[in-house]
Amino acid sequence: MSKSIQEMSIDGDEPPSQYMVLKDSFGSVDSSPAESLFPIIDIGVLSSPPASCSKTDIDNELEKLRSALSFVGCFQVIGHGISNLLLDKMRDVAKKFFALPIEEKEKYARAVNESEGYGSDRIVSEKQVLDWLYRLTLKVFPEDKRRLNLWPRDPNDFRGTLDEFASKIKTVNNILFKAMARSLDLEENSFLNQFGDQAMMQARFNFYPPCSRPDLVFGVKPHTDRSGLTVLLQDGDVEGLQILVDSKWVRVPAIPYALVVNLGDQMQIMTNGIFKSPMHRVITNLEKMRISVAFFNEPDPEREIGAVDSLVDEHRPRLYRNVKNYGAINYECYQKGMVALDTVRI
Ligand SMILES: O=C(O)CCC(=O)C(=O)O
Ligand SMILES: [Fe+2]
Repeated sequence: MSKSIQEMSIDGDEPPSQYMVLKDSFGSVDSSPAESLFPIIDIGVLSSPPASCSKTDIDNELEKLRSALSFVGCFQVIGHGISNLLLDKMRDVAKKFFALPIEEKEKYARAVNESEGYGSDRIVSEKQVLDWLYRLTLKVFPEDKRRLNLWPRDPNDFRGTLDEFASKIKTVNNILFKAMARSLDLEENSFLNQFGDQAMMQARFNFYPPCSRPDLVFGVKPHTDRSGLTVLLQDGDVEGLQILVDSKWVRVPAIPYALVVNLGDQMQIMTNGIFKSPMHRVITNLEKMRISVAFFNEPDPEREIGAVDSLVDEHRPRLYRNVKNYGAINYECYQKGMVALDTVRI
């Protein structure tokens, strides 16, 4: 049997060809230095403005949000109300889980045709270039859809921490969806209503072991997220995420107690293309491992979503048809190497 990513990482092996991208097919791994292209937005000012906060302060924050989402599709959030203690604890339980012996992690293994559970890349074609990471994917909302048998029992505070963290992320999402609507002069619930009360949230724990060829192997290849909105807890000090801005890859700086937010395809549809779902990727690192936890927020797959009416007019015709269960469309396209948003374009 061939060696696992972790074994190759520990032995410092040259990764096999399935992991190597053809030279320049995804652009070089070089990136621009982390510029201040991704603003830091204080959502405390938007959700419960302190008395000292003027209307101008609030409008400034909303304008930063609107402009970031219209141009780069990504920003960092502070004032999110999640304590440093809880942010560190979430990282800590993730780290402890990935440090468990393989047999222990395999208890939560992803079944062949499923997305939930622990494992490395799902192989769907021979031509596929494999990502250098392990993932643990768990549905956290709707709560009655949780598959608790896949939630690690070790470390023993994993489940409680994820439960607490996910409900905080839900609050952050609600603040952001309302702020995004306000920033476009829409009724506050214009997006939230489309997500519905059965909106889905998946947590994905990403573990990137060190790799001997960071010049040719990606942690995650370039992609856009199928979600509506993705909220990411980055590693406290190891960078890796890069976003494509004007055909240049730009590093997203690691800010220990901020959350990274990037827009997903479904919000690009709902905003009629005004907000951008950015292409992004994760690079590997020669010596350091990296851990991140992403929360993908999606509308209820049973509901049809589409551009908010007032964002469609003669100057801005409807760009995408209304869709249901975009996750399935996105997955099918991924298997065929197609860009999912292109297939729903009018
Ligand atoms: O690890 C990261 O920084 C981002 C991971 C990512 O893009 C994803 O899981 O979709
Ligand atoms: Fe992503």
